[in-house]
Amino acid sequence: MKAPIITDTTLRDGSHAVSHSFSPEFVASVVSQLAEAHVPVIEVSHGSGLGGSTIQQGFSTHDEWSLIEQAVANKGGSKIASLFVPGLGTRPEIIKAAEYGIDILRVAVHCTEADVTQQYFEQAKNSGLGTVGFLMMSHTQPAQVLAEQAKLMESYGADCVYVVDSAGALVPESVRDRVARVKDSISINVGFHAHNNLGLSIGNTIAAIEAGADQIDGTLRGLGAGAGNAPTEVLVAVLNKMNIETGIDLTVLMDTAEEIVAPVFKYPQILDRDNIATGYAGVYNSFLLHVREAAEKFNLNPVAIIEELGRRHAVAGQEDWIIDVAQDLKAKELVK
Ligand SMILES: CC[C@H](O)CC(=O)C(=O)O
Ligand SMILES: [Mn+2]
Repeated sequence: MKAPIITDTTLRDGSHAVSHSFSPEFVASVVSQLAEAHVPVIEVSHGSGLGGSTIQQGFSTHDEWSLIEQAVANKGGSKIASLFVPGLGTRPEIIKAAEYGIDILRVAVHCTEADVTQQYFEQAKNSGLGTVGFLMMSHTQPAQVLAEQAKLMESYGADCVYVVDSAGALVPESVRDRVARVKDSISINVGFHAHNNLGLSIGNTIAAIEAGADQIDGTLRGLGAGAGNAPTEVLVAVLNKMNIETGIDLTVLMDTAEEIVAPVFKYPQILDRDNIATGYAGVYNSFLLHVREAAEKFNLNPVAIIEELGRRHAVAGQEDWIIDVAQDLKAKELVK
């Protein structure tokens, strides 16, 4: 089996888990370690992408351009990617990110909204960047819909399209089905991004590779939104055992995960009740910190809020629904 291209997104998806508090010094040290380990792509930005530092998504403690500057200065032979969510980010930010020296733009939208991405892929290409399309909440749509959305992204200039399991809701069979169908319908690379709500981040990523994924994501120690991601160091260890040669130095990764990343966790990323409920109900992982805050404020069980968000089919960008749901649940409780 061909080795997949690994993107480490500790410094982007992991940003959600630490309320967007990475410092330029932290970014510099993690990027230099990942570069020393020969990780091909390193993603750096606010958890919700360029321009994500807002009241709704959570403000960053440090200016993201200072983080990107440090990433580029320390990238060695690796490439730097940044995430971009249309609406949160705008075209001038793509131009600025290219001027700062990033290599790849990853354009993320809900998995039925590829049609809004054209101008951003075109801008990224005009700015000389590699391009990735990120189909978020891919569990909500059948494989055929994802394949059509991927085709649109390909036609706009994407070099790769990812099936993104934003809620950690997929199981190996549903990953295989989606990745294989997308792979069949486009001639660019296919990627897979996992979350660990049902304990399947590694298993699902392996299923994706077996179904033909060319690119995969991981984060050190699994640091990421909600239940976290597939730990990059575990992925590399498993791929080594499968005789899939990534060229990545496992020892450097394990040391970085243990000594640099583990100390910054704000809470243990275990499969607790809230994380399992999020995956089971198919709710966007980045909602969890906001859900916990709302649950505390309204004295509710977070699981009740998560389940109701699932029933309402909330998607990324609808963080304001969390308070609405909490208020509604409280009101119902009071009339009982
Ligand atoms: C828009 C940000 C989001 O966290 C992207 C992502 O990693 C996901 O949907 O899993
Ligand atoms: Mn994610």
